[in-house]
Amino acid sequence: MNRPFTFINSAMSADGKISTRERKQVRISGDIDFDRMDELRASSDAIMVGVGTVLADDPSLTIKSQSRRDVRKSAGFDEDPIRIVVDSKARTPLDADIFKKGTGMRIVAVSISAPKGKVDALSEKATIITAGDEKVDLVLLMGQLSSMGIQRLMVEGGATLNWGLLSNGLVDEVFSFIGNIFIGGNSSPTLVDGEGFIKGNLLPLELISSETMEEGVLLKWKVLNK
Ligand SMILES: NC(=O)C1=CN([C@@H]2O[C@H](COP(=O)(O)OP(=O)(O)OC[C@H]3O[C@@H](n4cnc5c(N)ncnc54)[C@H](OP(=O)(O)O)[C@@H]3O)[C@@H](O)[C@H]2O)C=CC1
Ligand SMILES: Nc1nc(O)c(N)c(N[C@@H]2O[C@H](COP(=O)(O)O)[C@@H](O)[C@H]2O)n1
Repeated sequence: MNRPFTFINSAMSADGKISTRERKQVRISGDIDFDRMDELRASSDAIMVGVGTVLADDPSLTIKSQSRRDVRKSAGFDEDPIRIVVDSKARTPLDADIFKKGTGMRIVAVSISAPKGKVDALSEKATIITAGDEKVDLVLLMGQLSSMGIQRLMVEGGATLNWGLLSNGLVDEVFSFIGNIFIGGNSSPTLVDGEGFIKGNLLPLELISSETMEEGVLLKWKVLNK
């Protein structure tokens, strides 16, 4: 199956949480890590998030550095990568920052079950891709993104989308910043939530690199998909 080279970038606490039980954006990493994230964005054809992250964080997913924007522009690309929301029921707010801020194409991936009125309204703001009956079929979606010319895809969570992609064998690498805080909580999202793998069927990783960054550690993993 053709699909983009896909990597997840995430920041988590020392106990593996990517946010608190309030599910609101928490600053886990510092300026150096955010700049590294900006460089990853600039090197990507597209950035993907789940609708849970849009509803919780309202990220713009734009490139913040003007010099990186200029480099992309002079190379003939849009200043911002394509921004993609995985959103089965078309719940993305029409006033979300991904629509208000930045330039370039936005994609909302919906399922057949999405209410037509909401899809029609979103189609004024974004290109709509329909994949799957009830939930967005991520395998189908990745094939469609690949056929649109997206070769390098950055995923910025959250926990449920990360699970959906990893459990379908759709992720090649993971960048995980581990910060110097505990968050705790049974219901706080972790790097990978969803159903979870079971004993005997865990997803193995190979450590590519580890480095101390600010008050934490940055790990880069290769995912050893079967
Ligand atoms: N620290 C960090 O680096 C980051 C932290 N976060 C945090 O993560 C939290 C959000 O995570 P979460 O709530 O899990 O939301 P996600 O962003 O992972 O979005 C999940 C939603 O995506 C939709 N979806 C559609 N199809 C699929 C599919 N096939 N597989 C998986 N998801 C699908 C579902 O909604 P539907 O059924 O309606 O389509 C699902 O509920 C927030 O608290 C945010 O702050 C987020 C990003 C980075
Ligand atoms: N790298 C990193 N460190 C943290 O501490 C974080 N909380 C996050 N969160 C991600 O940053 C996105 C914000 O994007 P914009 O600045 O709005 O473009 C947010 O959605 C998370 O993906 N990341």
